[in-house]
Amino acid sequence: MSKAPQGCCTVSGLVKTYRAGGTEVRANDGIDLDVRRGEVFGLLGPNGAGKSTLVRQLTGLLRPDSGSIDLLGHDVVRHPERAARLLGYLGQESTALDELTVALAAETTGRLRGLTRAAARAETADVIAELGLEALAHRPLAKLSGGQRRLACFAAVLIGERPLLVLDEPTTGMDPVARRAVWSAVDRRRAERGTTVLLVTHNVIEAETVLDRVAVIDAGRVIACDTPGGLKALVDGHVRLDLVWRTDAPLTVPAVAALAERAERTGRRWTLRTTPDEARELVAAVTTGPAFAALDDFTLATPTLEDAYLRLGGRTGGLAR
Ligand SMILES: Nc1ncnc2c1ncn2[C@@H]1O[C@H](COP(=O)(O)OP(=O)(O)OP(=O)(O)O)[C@@H](O)[C@H]1O
Repeated sequence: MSKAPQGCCTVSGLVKTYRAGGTEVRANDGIDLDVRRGEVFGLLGPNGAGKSTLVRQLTGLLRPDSGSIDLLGHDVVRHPERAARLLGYLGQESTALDELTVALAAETTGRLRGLTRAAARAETADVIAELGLEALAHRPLAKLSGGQRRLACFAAVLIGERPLLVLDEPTTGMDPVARRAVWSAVDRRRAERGTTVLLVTHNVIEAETVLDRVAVIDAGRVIACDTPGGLKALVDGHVRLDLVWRTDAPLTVPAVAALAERAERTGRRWTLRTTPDEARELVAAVTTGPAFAALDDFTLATPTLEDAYLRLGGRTGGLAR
């Protein structure tokens, strides 16, 4: 018996250039990716890296200049209309179903995906209960808060059980309860049906928590692709020290003045990436005398994907914590 193919999505040499008002932006500059069936695969990168451009091509909504995309054995560059049968897509832009209620938007999506009315209704009821959306089910999407609308759109994406879910920053604007509902729904589908998830994010903490593998995208290229642990191994042996000053940093203290040049500053927060030995010395220096009096808070942490991203040459501040 032949073995089932393990690949879900293979992208090779994908190039997409936008031309607007006499300028050209090469948003995807030769992207290669291999997403396996049943994995939660992330695209991580700063604003403008080319993540949405990539996923819009996977979904058949945008045509590449060159390169190929294979989704579960289908060439979606040649047959973009097939993508809708293979994947559920939660994009960044608002939906055409905005005037409908949450329940009707989900049910309509089910009908568009070929479900009978009874099946669409039954799935809608299940998904609404699963995501805790009962109280909002009969309110129009356009009248919901940003986070509520996002969760309602996610509910619609789940209807019709597509083998691949493409989620472009699905949890933007959601509170922790809604975020947990999203990740539980993703986990359940993966465990029960082997659903593959392609997730666009620039939140490193979320990425570390939910992803099996991650491709780091920068300026239209994949600059690294590995497990979160594999990427963090790039910065093994380093720690991050965050110092938060009550007001201005006490630059009259020599130990603090010596750090001023090296620290990455965000308001009253100074971030230093260093070795554990030096971090211990720095903590000792700032937890005594006038430096300590000026200190509001400090944390010493092991590296995150953000540190790995910076080591790979990414831009400071490009990713969210
Ligand atoms: N329709 C368009 N016309 C012209 N340029 C575009 C268009 N859409 C995107 N771009 C440009 O292409 C580049 C990649 O944009 P894209 O939206 O793919 O980035 P992204 O990684 O998804 O960013 P974000 O995290 O902000 O969503 C950016 O420089 C952007 O300005």
